[in-house]
Amino acid sequence: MITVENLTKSFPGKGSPVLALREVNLEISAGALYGVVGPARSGKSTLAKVVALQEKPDRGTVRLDGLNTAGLDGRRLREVRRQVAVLGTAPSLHAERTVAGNVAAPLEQLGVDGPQRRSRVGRVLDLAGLTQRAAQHPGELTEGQRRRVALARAVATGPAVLLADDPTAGLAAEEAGTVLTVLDRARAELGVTVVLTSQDPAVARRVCDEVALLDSGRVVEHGSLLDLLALPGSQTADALLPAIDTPRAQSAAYDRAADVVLIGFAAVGALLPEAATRFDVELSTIGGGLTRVGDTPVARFRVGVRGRQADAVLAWIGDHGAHVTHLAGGPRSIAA
Ligand SMILES: Nc1ncnc2c1ncn2[C@@H]1O[C@H](COP(=O)(O)OP(=O)(O)OP(=O)(O)O)[C@@H](O)[C@H]1O
Repeated sequence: MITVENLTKSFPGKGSPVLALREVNLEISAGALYGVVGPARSGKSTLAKVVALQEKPDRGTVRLDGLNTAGLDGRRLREVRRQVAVLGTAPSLHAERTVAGNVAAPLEQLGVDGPQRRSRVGRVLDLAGLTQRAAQHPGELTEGQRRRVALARAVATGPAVLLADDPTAGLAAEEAGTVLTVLDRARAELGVTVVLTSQDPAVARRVCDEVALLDSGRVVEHGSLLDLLALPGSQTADALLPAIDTPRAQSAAYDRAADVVLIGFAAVGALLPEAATRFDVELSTIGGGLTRVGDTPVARFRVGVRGRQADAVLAWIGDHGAHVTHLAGGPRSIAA
């Protein structure tokens, strides 16, 4: 578990200091794939560096499994830093060494011997989908493959935490997806806690179970991704769920209109048709759409309802696991 308490960090600016992090509080569960998402200069990299013990905060505390990292002396600090691997935005590889040689380098530095080293290198190359590329050199690979080599190298020594700072920056969708899959495998198969930063909320949608949304150095929202998606007015939901651009006049043509968030196979597939049949109403989807959060289907629809039981059907949908936000009423009041 990583606990960040009241973290504030500034840098000298031209006039006044730049406040990169303001009173940041977070809890990152062991084994999570945690996304730190936000616009440019919102403080994501600074947060990653402070958690990786590369930068000291002005105020506040970083605890790693309960250990307060502020008071550590030089030797102890080096030991703890070894538990936290960092994958930078532009990782550099040894051009003259093979893929396997690059991944073996940190193990060599730690004095890990031949057979043990080979076995570990084989394991992380397999994890990164690079077994077939072991004998190639970085210059022969695509940028996405090179990023995966750096990722395999970062987890080769078995760190407890991997901080991946914008790991998909500049990659086309397919290569970005492969890098995210490897991060997910590292978490699942090696048990490493992964903290990744990105400006792109779609990255969080693809692999993260928990997120923090940063803006101007502040945490605006944080928590389980699926919980945030269900929260009315959540900025995370706005960034990740299908947009609703239904004209106002279209909603007003129904007795009732509401935005409905449905999470999971059962809800997405069956809840609305079942509700319409039960209450004998006309229930139309007039906006929004379907997406996936990790493996979970999630829908956000604007629905229009016609019929005497319009209020009852929306209440029933809400009682059966959907998250319903009522919109301003339609033209007609419904007979009791
Ligand atoms: N070493 C530094 N010296 C001075 N200012 C810095 C330094 N590092 C970061 N900053 C400033 O702190 C703020 C937060 O920067 P940071 O790099 O953490 O944001 P970010 O969310 O990672 O941005 P991006 O998505 O563009 O990488 C910015 O205003 C940035 O200019």
